[in-house]
Amino acid sequence: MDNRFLDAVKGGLIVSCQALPGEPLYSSFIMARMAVAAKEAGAVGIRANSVVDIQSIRDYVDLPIIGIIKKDYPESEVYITPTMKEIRQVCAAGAEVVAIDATARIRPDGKRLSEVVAEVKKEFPDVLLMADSSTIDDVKNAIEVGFDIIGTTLHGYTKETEMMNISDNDFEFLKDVLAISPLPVIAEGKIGTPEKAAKALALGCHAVVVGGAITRPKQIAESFIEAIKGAL
Ligand SMILES: CC(=O)N[C@H](C=O)[C@@H](O)[C@H](O)[C@H](O)COP(=O)(O)O
Repeated sequence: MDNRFLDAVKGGLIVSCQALPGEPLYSSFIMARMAVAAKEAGAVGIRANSVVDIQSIRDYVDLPIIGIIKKDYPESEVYITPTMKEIRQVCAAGAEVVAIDATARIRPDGKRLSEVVAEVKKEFPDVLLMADSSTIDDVKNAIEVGFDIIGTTLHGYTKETEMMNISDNDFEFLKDVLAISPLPVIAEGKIGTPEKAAKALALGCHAVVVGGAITRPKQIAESFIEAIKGAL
């Protein structure tokens, strides 16, 4: 396994620079400038969605990239790099890591996660595979089928976990993940404050990914609006 990515991001902040069609900042140029801001602040990596965003970010910053392609398929809830088609595109775009949905949900092509991982490992032996997990069972399975990195990306973002937050019960989920994982764990998903990011690292995570709290100004503004409602 190529450890350059892991060495480069150890103990640091990876900033997810993403905006989908329909979001106010939907623009590869803006995502690239977000990445510049992240780098100037001291971030050690970028997480990005789509080939054009990955390419655009590459033009502006030299940080390692966790690449994904979000794609909706009918009759499947899996949308983060769901099939080999998107995985090939992310690899061709030059991302050091490709992150894929590692939940037990039915994949659009009906493949098992183990088959997907085996195919990726054969075709792209130098690319690291990150398991975007939502539950402890996802993590256990991801370890078994041969992922390189565990991510908590989907915890709080699936039907099964939608009311949950990574910091619930003093980071119980994250502690459980760290206790069973021989693989590096990257904390990601609803890390909304610097304190939560610091805590995730203090608990032993290899790195931490923060998205919306840094790069989604509409989400940030909404949190202010929510907090001031009824203040007077
Ligand atoms: C669930 C999902 O689709 N997560 C996506 C995965 O790449 C992104 O939209 C998130 O922004 C990213 O994971 C960082 O998480 P948060 O924005 O919560 O800090």
